[in-house]
Amino acid sequence: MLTVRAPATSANLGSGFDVFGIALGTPADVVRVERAPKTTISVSGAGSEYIPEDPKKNTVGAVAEALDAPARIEIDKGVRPSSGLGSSAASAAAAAVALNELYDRGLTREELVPIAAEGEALVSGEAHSDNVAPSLLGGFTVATADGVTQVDTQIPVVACLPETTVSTRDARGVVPDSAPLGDVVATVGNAATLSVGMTRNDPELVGRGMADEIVTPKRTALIDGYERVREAALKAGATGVTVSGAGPGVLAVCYEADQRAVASAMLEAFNDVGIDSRAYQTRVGEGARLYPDDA
Ligand SMILES: Nc1ncnc2c1ncn2[C@@H]1O[C@H](COP(=O)(O)OP(=O)(O)OP(=O)(O)O)[C@@H](O)[C@H]1O
Ligand SMILES: N[C@@H](CCO)C(=O)O
Repeated sequence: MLTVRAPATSANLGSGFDVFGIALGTPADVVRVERAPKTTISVSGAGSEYIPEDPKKNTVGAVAEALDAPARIEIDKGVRPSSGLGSSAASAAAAAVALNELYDRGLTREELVPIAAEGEALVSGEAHSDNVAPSLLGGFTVATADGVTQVDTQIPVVACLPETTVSTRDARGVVPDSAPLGDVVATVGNAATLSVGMTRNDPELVGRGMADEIVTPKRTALIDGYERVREAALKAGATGVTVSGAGPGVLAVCYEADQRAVASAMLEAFNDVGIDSRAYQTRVGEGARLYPDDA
């Protein structure tokens, strides 16, 4: 069997809706595949009871179909679904790498991005690539209609995951159809600042560039305790805080020295509003990794 570990991701980063994404060091999904006459899927691990095993409903089924690569597929979920940490994308990215290898399709990681995004179309209604791109390529990614640009970076982050869920499909429903030019200009400036910060490994610039007045304020209303958690993280030293993906995960960027305090502050703030949560203290990390020798 071939084994692939693909990381959780955080998309949007505030100012880069449907464009920016980062790979997280932890958590991750692990997918194992072997050739079979038709695709079957089994799921275990975090939140597996909420994930369909029907290939027509699971993101890895869409990937197997897009690659014309039927297989017996085992998914071990490290990334809880409906988290904002790219759960559906992690499985899709892992399956894309594994099946590409299993059937010797010879596609590059960049070429696998639109294939893995077929899984996102299945669960959220649109084939946005901002989660699958960093899960496949690692680092910070800029996914546009013309392709993906990737930068390796090691910015420290805290991804705090409350025990509530928000479906990406629902969170896309509150995104406005248009925005005032002033807000668009400000967001372009922030997105540019963030990109420069990623290339310089500079948490201050990245944090400042996460500000967004167009999409994020609509989404924070769907996350109980968000404002309290954001304020607590900033007070503890975070350089920027935003909704992770479609939520309810909350992403904070910080210097390494402040990481533990930021994580504690976020956990405590969720706890203050009666919500249990879990904080991943990690960094922007590597993309999907193939372990070909699994016996
Ligand atoms: N392999 C899979 N892993 C996780 N969720 C899956 C998978 N296949 C299908 N799903 C479905 O996708 C939905 C979760 O995806 P969703 O995009 O809402 O969450 P997410 O990937 O954690 O968040 P985000 O994209 O905001 O980071 C659930 O309804 C789940 O049942
Ligand atoms: N860009 C996507 C990421 C979540 O899947 C969104 O925010 O809806």
